[in-house]
Amino acid sequence: MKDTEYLKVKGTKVLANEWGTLTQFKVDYRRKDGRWQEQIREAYDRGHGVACLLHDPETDCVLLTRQFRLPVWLSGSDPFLIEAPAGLLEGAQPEERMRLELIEETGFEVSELNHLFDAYMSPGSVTEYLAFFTGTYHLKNKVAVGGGAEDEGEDIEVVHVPLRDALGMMRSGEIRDAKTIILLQELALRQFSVSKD
Ligand SMILES: Nc1nc2c(ncn2[C@@H]2O[C@H](COP(=O)(O)OP(=O)(O)O[C@H]3O[C@H](CO)[C@@H](O)[C@H](O)[C@@H]3O)[C@@H](O)[C@H]2O)c(=O)[nH]1
Ligand SMILES: [Mg+2]
Repeated sequence: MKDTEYLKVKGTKVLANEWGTLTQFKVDYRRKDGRWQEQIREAYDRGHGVACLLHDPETDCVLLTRQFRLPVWLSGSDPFLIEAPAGLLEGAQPEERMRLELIEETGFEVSELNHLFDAYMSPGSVTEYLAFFTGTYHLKNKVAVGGGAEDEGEDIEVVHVPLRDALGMMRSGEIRDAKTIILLQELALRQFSVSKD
């Protein structure tokens, strides 16, 4: 954390250091007009992550998961969130991590994954970015039971949803996870551009 021409870190205070680290920063930030302003900001660091949407070209289904999310429950929405398979990097390379996560959460093993882009999901408070992937799957690619690691508290239901239905669920609010919406839109855009060619 080196000072720059636009930021001087004057102090840090670790507020929580358990599964992730929540740190409070006291900084001087140089505004566009050149004036320095003191700011207090908190940042939550729990590493970076990966997410992937698999599509079956034969059935036109996407492979999604449903699992309980405590923060969603706290905010008052249906806490059984429908999401694209995802996980934290935990020191691994993104593609390698994604393959393992797909097997662990869904039981499906894929041969090829396409890396799309990396994106910050909550840049005002969380240091994490996600590496986004897409790929294809077929029912015969199932190699494990899936469901997640029970000893880590994971209790994941796997759902195969027709792409058209998933896009409808996104608009109705039944799918309200940002990484999943980004990936569904990517797939829809791709199909739209293919159908235009
Ligand atoms: N102690 C503790 N453990 C946690 C906590 N949150 C998660 N864990 C443990 O860490 C595991 C993380 O599982 P992953 O599959 O690697 O991550 P994820 O929770 O699915 O996270 C993915 O989705 C998030 C939400 O969209 C993303 O933010 C994240 O980057 C990743 O893509 C969980 O099963 C659980 O055991 C927490 O707050 N405290
Ligand atoms: Mg996960």
